[in-house]
Amino acid sequence: MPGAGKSTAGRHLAHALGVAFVDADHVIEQRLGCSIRSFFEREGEAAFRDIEQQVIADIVAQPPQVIATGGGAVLREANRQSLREGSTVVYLRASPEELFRRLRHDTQRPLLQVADPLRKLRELFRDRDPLYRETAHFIIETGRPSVATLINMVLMQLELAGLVDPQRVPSSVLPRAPRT
Ligand SMILES: Nc1ncnc2c1ncn2[C@@H]1O[C@H](COP(=O)(O)OP(=O)(O)OP(=O)(O)O)[C@@H](O)[C@H]1O
Ligand SMILES: O=C(O)C1=C[C@@H](O)[C@@H](O)[C@H](O)C1
Ligand SMILES: [Mg+2]
Repeated sequence: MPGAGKSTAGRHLAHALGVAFVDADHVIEQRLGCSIRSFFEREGEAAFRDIEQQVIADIVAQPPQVIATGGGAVLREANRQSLREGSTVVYLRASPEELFRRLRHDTQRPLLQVADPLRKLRELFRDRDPLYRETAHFIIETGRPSVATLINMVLMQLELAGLVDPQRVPSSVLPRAPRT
């Protein structure tokens, strides 16, 4: 969802794993030569989703990296498929109320520039939560933990699934082993 922490957590996770961080929204803006907000206003959502689909297909083909997708990427079946098959997808889950607290002063997210952003977030969550769940390999609830704890939770999931080698992740970012 917008404001779930994809850019924030994604950047830290990439640093911890020693790989590149790629924010799909930034790649799209580079391709467009303007902000997503102004493109949305000028060309509409469908034109934006076409470019987003191309960018996601291009990015997924270039591992290793951590990718933050746009919040609406899951709306297209083609994106859900290429993300699920070409990467490990983590759904950073947060309630609409928590997202509203984080984003209430935001002016850059086009879908939230409406009279009642909380209502909009509730609608987006209702429509998208099933799609995020369908696409994700892991779901992490982001309401309570700090960003550092969140990163450790993601790293732990990746490690348990055998997707990262704990020897290669600095010990300062891994959870401490329990005392025996
Ligand atoms: N786990 C968290 N707990 C509290 N605040 C957070 C958390 N993660 C991110 N934030 C804050 O929420 C805001 C939005 O975070 P961020 O920009 O990373 O979201 P995003 O998922 O990338 O959003 P978008 O889809 O719009 O790009 C920022 O102010 C960030 O500091
Ligand atoms: O939730 C969405 O549909 C969007 C989220 C942003 O990341 C951008 O990709 C764009 O503003 C659309
Ligand atoms: Mg972002």
